[in-house]
Amino acid sequence: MCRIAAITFDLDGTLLDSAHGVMVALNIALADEGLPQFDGPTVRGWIGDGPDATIRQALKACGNPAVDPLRMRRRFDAATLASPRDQGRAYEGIPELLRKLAGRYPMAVVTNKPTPLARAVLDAAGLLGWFAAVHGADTPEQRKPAPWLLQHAAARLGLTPPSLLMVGDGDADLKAAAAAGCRAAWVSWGYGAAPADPTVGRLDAPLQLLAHLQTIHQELQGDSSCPPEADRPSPSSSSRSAVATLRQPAT
Ligand SMILES: O=C(O)COP(=O)(O)O
Repeated sequence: MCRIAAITFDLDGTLLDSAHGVMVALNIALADEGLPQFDGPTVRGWIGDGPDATIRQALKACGNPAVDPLRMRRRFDAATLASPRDQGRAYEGIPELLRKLAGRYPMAVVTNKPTPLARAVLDAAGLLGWFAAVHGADTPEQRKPAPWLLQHAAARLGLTPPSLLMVGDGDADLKAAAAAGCRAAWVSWGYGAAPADPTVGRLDAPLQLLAHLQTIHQELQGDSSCPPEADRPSPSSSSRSAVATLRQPAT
């Protein structure tokens, strides 16, 4: 395995506690169709595979009424974009973690939320400026657990997937990392269940990522299976300038 050269973060349940915002947007879409509302704990269990999957789960729980899921999705998106500030706030410790990592690692977001929604909620939460790129699932094939978003994130940074560390709370995050050949760390403060695989790193608080990175680097010292720096792709000039021009959010 290679040294970690960049970090990718899942969004919902990892950077942002967004369950309440997703519940509100979903309930607006359901109300428009004359369908019942769902509470926070129920909706929380439907987050992680993107809004189409959340809507599908809600419709299933309503007994699969004959409504147009695309119309519901448009309503869901409009409700999210109308009040992105209400869509969730950063978990405690996340802004401090990002501040400490900035300048040491390029960072990107890899989420099953579509990109416009992801950018809007990250911006409203004051986090967008820390990231070199936001990779949202804009088509069903891109969705985690497919490796596409991680492969794309690595390419945008001029890296290969084995030099990424994917940090996420869900099964889809860990499976996408495995499919792309990235390392993964699971966060326990989000919406997903603990992974069965004991080799996946576990973080119980955001700042634990710093010690986790140090452990990985220590383990790699003397690992000859990793090619020397000069043989590895270096970040492309476009990704370097993307990182260099990141604005520092006023937190
Ligand atoms: O389900 C969603 O909307 C997005 O989920 P993710 O940010 O955990 O990938």
